[in-house]
Amino acid sequence: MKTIALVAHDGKKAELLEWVKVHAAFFQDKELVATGTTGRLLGEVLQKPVKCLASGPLGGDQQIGALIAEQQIDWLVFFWDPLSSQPHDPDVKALIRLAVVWNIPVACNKATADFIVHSTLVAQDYQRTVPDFSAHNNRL
Ligand SMILES: O=C(CO)COP(=O)(O)O
Repeated sequence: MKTIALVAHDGKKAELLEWVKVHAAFFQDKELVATGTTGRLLGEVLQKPVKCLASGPLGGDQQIGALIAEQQIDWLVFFWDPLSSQPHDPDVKALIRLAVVWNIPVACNKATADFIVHSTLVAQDYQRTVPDFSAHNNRL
């Protein structure tokens, strides 16, 4: 079963919840993991269990990053807010960085999230890429 991590900053939570409602059927057979507040709200909207980690500013972004590094996450939906500053900005950047390092699909806005939901690749057993650090190691 696919595991999807969902995260939204406060200024983007309403947008994420609206988007998730539109795609509620898509999420029914997926395992969902989320940062604390986002996860509680998602559980209420979707009426299904969501694994809630710590709230973002208290380490939730880092927990999701760790799950990505453990290859437990197939797709990240992260509606971060480009119009407000976050006290845990380094964690936000680290989470996005790990999604890129591990080559998982990451949607930071509705348009990209729509593309992923409608992609035929979603139904396939999408192969995550294990990062190749050989070039980096050669420089040491
Ligand atoms: O801050 C967040 C992501 O960086 C989100 O955390 P919450 O879901 O707990 O609001």
